[in-house]
Amino acid sequence: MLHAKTFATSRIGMPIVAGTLAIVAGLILSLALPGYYVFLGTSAIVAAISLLGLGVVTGSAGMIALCQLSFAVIGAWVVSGLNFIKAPGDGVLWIVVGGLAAGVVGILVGLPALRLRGVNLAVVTLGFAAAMHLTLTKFQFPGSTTNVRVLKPELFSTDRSFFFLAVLFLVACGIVVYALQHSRVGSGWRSVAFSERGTASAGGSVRTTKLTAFAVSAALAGVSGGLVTLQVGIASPSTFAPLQSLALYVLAIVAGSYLIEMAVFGGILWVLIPELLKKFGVPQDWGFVVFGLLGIQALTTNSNLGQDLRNLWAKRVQKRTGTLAHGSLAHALGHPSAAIAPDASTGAPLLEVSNLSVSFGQVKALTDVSFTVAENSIMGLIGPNGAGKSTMIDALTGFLPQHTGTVTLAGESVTGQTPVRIARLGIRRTFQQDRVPPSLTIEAYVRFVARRSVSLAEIEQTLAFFGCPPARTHLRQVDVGTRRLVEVAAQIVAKPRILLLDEPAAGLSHDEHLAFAQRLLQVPARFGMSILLIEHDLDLVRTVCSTMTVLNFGEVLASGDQNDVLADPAVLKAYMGETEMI
Ligand SMILES: Nc1ncnc2c1ncn2[C@@H]1O[C@H](COP(=O)(O)OP(=O)(O)OP(=O)(O)O)[C@@H](O)[C@H]1O
Repeated sequence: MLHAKTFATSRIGMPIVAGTLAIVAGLILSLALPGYYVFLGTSAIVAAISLLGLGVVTGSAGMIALCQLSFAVIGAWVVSGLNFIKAPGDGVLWIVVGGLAAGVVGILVGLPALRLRGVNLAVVTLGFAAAMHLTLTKFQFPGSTTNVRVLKPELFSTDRSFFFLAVLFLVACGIVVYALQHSRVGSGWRSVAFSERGTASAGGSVRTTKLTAFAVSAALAGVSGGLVTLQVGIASPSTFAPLQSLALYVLAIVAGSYLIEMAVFGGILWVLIPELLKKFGVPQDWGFVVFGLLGIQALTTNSNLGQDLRNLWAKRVQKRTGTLAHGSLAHALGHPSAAIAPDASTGAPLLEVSNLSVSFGQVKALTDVSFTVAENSIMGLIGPNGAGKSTMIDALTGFLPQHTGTVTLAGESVTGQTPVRIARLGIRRTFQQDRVPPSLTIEAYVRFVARRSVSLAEIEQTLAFFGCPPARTHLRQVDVGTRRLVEVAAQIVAKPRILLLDEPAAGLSHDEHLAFAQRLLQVPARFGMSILLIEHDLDLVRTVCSTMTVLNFGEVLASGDQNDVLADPAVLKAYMGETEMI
């Protein structure tokens, strides 16, 4: 409990301390810097806020958005317009309104971009940036053609005080981003960046997650657009050219601007590189070449400065503390809770599959498959490679909407529902491939998957039950086999009605297999759920599963009690024929 409190306090305390320090430093700098550097400093802060937004959409949510400054245009346009019509309030309020307006436009741009990924998304967003620039060049900003100057707020009317205002905005934006990144929303961004399927199977809407990232990113760009307009007094289309958006994107990648301090560092580079070029008599446009080279370096090494520094730091800490981010499941065998599991099954049918068929073109992956999983029981779904086991899990969890046949959960039909809906109705799954986002801590991942308010103590207990590392461990530091265990533990914390496990023990040692079997046996009674287990290790299946369904070439060979199934001549002949496992 004390641990939970300290953790929560540090999460709130850290940004408050950092924010206060930044404000104090901002105040000192606003008084001490020479005049020209005050102007440059404000420009760096404006860029840092935009980079912070790019960090959300690109760094956290993994989408390529090359139109950041087009969202900044919205903020600049709103501020210019409100100034032009002499709207109530002053620049501070207008910047906020501009940010909100840009957020709305971010959602509108994000909507068509939802189905796009990678290069296609890059092309669309760059196209948007070009279209926006053309429109702007034609129509200009309100009042800019008649030289109506945008007035700074009275309280921040000098360059120095305006610098301080920019610092305040940066701190506010940083705190909002920090809070979001450490909430379920932020975990969703990272999850969607790593695996959309993994996100959907945790009940997280991929659509909403991507749109929130677009909205937050655009809103931050809008704030920076408003700030720069007040800073220079008149907005110009050249400030927001598509090439600038590209360069900013590259800088976000290079610096790793999803890390708040690196967004600030990126902002400094944004003004420093052109200034240095100017100093050495090199045309400032060469700055784009420098950014391009840095970008190639970052993309080829698939890393960024911020993350490299953090990894270095984590390695040093690991060396010092000797922390091993590997589970200790085999060790946990001796734990008292590893006793023989009570039979918790009521015998009532929970998951009923009737005549389910799936075809991929000419390939019939499943043909008229029917079986029932009872409440609080464990059924094994076995069969040779290519028998259709994973296809069955995909169909049951909504990832293959083309299937025929019906699926009911506790008497309610779930046939034809989306993966997100099915997950929320209580059918959860794990994957054969690693779908656990390495950029999260175990705690953040479990909370995201759980989709309910859950205490740290409960998370730690479930993790310990499966021999996983502590909740605060970073998933990046955890090996693949243990990540699978974390995935299982997280789905169990979500309390589904039934959990479908697709080869969860792959990557574990023999001892760990045995320990895992012991743990799984306890699950129905301890957590009140059923399990459908796909596993090639027949020892594990025999230990754990009271009932079995055997698939072969997409058809059911036998289904029912373990003993009956394993004694079935069809199973012996077709599936286990030459092995002597029975
Ligand atoms: N997306 C797809 N497109 C075409 N064929 C597919 C697709 N997915 C699966 N199949 C085919 O469907 C059949 C069943 O595959 P599935 O992966 O479900 O088998 P499995 O029993 O899970 O095998 P394994 O034990 O190797 O994981 C195989 O013939 C496979 O080649």
